[in-house]
Amino acid sequence: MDIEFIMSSSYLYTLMAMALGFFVLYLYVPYLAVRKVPGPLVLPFVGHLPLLAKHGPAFFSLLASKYGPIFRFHMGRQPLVVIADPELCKEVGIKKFKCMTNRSLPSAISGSPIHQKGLFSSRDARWSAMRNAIVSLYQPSHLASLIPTMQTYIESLASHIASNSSTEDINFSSLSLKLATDVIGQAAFGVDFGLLDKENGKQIDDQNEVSEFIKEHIYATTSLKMDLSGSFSIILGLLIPMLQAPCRRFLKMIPGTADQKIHQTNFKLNKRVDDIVVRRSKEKMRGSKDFLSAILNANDKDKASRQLFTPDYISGLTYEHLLAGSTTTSFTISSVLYLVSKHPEVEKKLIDEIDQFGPDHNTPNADDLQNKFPYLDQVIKESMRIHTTSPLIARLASQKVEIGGYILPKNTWVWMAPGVLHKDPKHFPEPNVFRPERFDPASEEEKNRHPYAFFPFGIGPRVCIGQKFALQEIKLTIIHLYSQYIFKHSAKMESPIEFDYGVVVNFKNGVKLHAIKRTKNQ
Ligand code: HEM
Repeated sequence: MDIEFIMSSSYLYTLMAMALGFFVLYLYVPYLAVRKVPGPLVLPFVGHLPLLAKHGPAFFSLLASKYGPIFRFHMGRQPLVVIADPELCKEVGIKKFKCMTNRSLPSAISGSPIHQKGLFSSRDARWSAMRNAIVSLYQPSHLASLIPTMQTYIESLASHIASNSSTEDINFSSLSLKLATDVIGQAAFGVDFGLLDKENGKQIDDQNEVSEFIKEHIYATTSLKMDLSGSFSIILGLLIPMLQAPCRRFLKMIPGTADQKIHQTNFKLNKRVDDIVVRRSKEKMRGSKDFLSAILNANDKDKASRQLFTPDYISGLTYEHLLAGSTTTSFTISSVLYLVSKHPEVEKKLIDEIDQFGPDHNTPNADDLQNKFPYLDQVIKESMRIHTTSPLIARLASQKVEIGGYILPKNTWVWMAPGVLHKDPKHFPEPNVFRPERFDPASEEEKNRHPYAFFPFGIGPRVCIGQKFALQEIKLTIIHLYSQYIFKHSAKMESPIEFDYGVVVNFKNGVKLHAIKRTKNQ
């Protein structure tokens, strides 16, 4: 055989072997960094995603019971160090916050520009400057001023139920999403989306515009997948992250691909939000009640504010409210109705408390909400425990850090798992039983529980900024609805109920209920 040929083919084989070696190294480097943390065998590329698909989110509880409170889960190539112990969550979220200030972003979000410029994705000094600048909008006095606006939309929701209560079942999840979106539209954008008005047959301006906006928003949100059901570039981002950006750039030009649809939707969405920002920034009498006005007013007066809140960040932050505040709140309200309507003893106790407050035309004020509905507080907490909308909460180690006896290098993805803690019998005996009384401050269970065994809104300085806003809206809605109705599951309601797992959890087919107008003795 020709010696030159042998030389050149062995050169080729060596090159191929080296390329393969580098590739295998690329796949396993993140694993090597955290290999001492226990976890199941890792498959190349897909990691543990097939096991997650097989077992569903209960997989995280299975891993915790097998490997202990700190374990490894591979989201494709990327290992997550998952924390399922209250004391360790306190350490990650609070005590060692300086080493884990930011969030690690899964491929769905890191590949999506419109989701990049809100508080959620912002980092370090920019994040703290932005959070400090807007935190006053979430203070009790400002939130109290939003009660009449929230109540108006809640009454629209109730009128819609009234017009259907005797005849039809309602898809309550869809109605509650319209409610939460209308409320956020006013509170964040200062715009009346009028989704519930439309539902009630009233004409609203720009009806098509608004419907398109909301359709685009829902598409953009639901396409943020964390498993292998996303677009090609999102999946590639999970398996071989270095190929995600070039692949997305290519696929967004190819008609008919999910990547192109996502790109076009996000582009239109961005433009709509930008247009609202430009329109509102030109208004002379824009008031100061909504989030966008407050930032624009600050920008009008203050140079430092203008440097921080450039137009792209204003749009990002404002849009983030729609993203963070609509599905989460609507899911929680729907969960409460779904669970309460399955438990007549809870329903009775809740209605007694609401009736004690007084006639149904009385809107509770902030003080009433705080002090006069202790059982409602317990019902909401228990619903959020059973159906946790954010079962995993992300952090990123910005330096080498020790957690639970393991040294985690810089850039480790550390994710806390409230979804596991909320179902752990150590903290919640009989975890699958819906029992609001377990949150009664006088109960032994509540007194004995670790304070960080329950955190549906997150933990530490990065906790959900909209927590009080959401709870105010949820409480007002439940009080108003139960002062007029009781709810039964529709015959169309599937059992067991199914969920969709995206960046937040949602009901797959919605909560379908039948509303029955209350008589005085019910
Ligand atoms: C039931 C409703 C809600 C739930 C369960 C919820 C849950 C969460 C969770 C778990 C986080 C992550 C916290 C962490 O990393 O420790 C978060 C962050 C956030 N939430 Fe909410 N949320 C809700 C409603 C809202 C609303 C109504 C808004 C806005 C009005 C909002 C805005 C945000 C923002 C901006 C962040 C990022 C905060 C930061 O990084 O500083 N959320 N939320």
